[in-house]
Amino acid sequence: MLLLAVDFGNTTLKAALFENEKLLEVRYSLSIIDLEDWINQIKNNFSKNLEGIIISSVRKNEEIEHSFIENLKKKIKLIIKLNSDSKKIATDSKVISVVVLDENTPLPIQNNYKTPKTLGKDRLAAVIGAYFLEKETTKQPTLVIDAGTCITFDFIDTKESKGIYEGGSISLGLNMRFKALNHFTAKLPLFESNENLPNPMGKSTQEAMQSGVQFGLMSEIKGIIDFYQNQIKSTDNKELDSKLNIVVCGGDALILKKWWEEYVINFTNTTHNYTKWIIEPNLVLIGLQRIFQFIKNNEDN
Ligand SMILES: Nc1ncnc2c1ncn2[C@@H]1O[C@H](COP(=O)(O)OP(=O)(O)O)[C@@H](O)[C@H]1O
Ligand SMILES: CC(C)(COP(=O)(O)O)[C@@H](O)C(=O)NCCC(=O)O
Ligand SMILES: [K+]
Repeated sequence: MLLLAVDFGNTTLKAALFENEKLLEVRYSLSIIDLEDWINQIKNNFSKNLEGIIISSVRKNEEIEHSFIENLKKKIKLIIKLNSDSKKIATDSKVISVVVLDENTPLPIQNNYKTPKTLGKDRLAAVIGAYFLEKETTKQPTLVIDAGTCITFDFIDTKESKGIYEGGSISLGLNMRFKALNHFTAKLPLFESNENLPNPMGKSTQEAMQSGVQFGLMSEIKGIIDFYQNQIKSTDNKELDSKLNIVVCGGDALILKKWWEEYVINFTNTTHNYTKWIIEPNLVLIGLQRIFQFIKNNEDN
């Protein structure tokens, strides 16, 4: 049985086709039309049935719920069962279950966010993806950094082998920082980031802005990693087990990892051993698959 996971971010639309937990194919920077075409191909070309579509969106609701799903019904002629009608996954092989992740979707973790309705569903899917990234490993407290339009930091703790999402921060994305400097001033041009991590002491307008954005971002990331690392030390007595897992996704994940490695070597205390970042570009999509799987397994029991 096939599942399509769809992530409507503020900048790009991504989707992945799964067969159970196995990721068969992923497509980035899709238009809605590309996505509809892809669904059509899946429907017509695969011998296996498309069982479900699970969607995370941080865009305006109407955009996905009305136009996209209505189009699937009409243009692609899918017989759809929407999760707003019922939380159950359809058992009829002709019916495709569409789950639009919302505050009522059953989850394989505990969500301690105080406003689950307003929580970005990409953040929720990402922490679940990180927590269930590898089946066999012991689940560790994990910090997710999603470097997309915004940079979000999200912490999932583990207690009695249960994942507990505790919250995090929403910060400005990399592009957004340069755009904001330009937009809100009279004289600052629009620059792009330097390939390398700049020297903090910028000696030109360009260098000073790149220092502010890139070096500033690294200092911010260090502050947040240190906070969560200390947090798990003080709540866990077992010093040995209290290493923070760090999983990074989003369009700027790789460039941030490069700067972070330069930053750790040149600007942090070398006696501190920072955990290596795990880069997982498909983290949100993987999280969506784990949620769909959870709903389905729960029904089977
Ligand atoms: N090929 C690319 N297309 C779009 N964005 C890219 C690309 N490569 C890097 N980026 C960066 O990734 C960011 C978008 O990341 P993404 O994770 O897709 O965001 P979102 O989930 O918010 O839509 C852009 O702001 C840009 O800085
Ligand atoms: C923080 C976000 C804008 C990040 O979006 P993204 O950069 O992934 O496109 C999104 O998760 C969102 O709209 N969140 C709603 C507020 C909240 O999470 O509490
Ligand atoms: K993000």
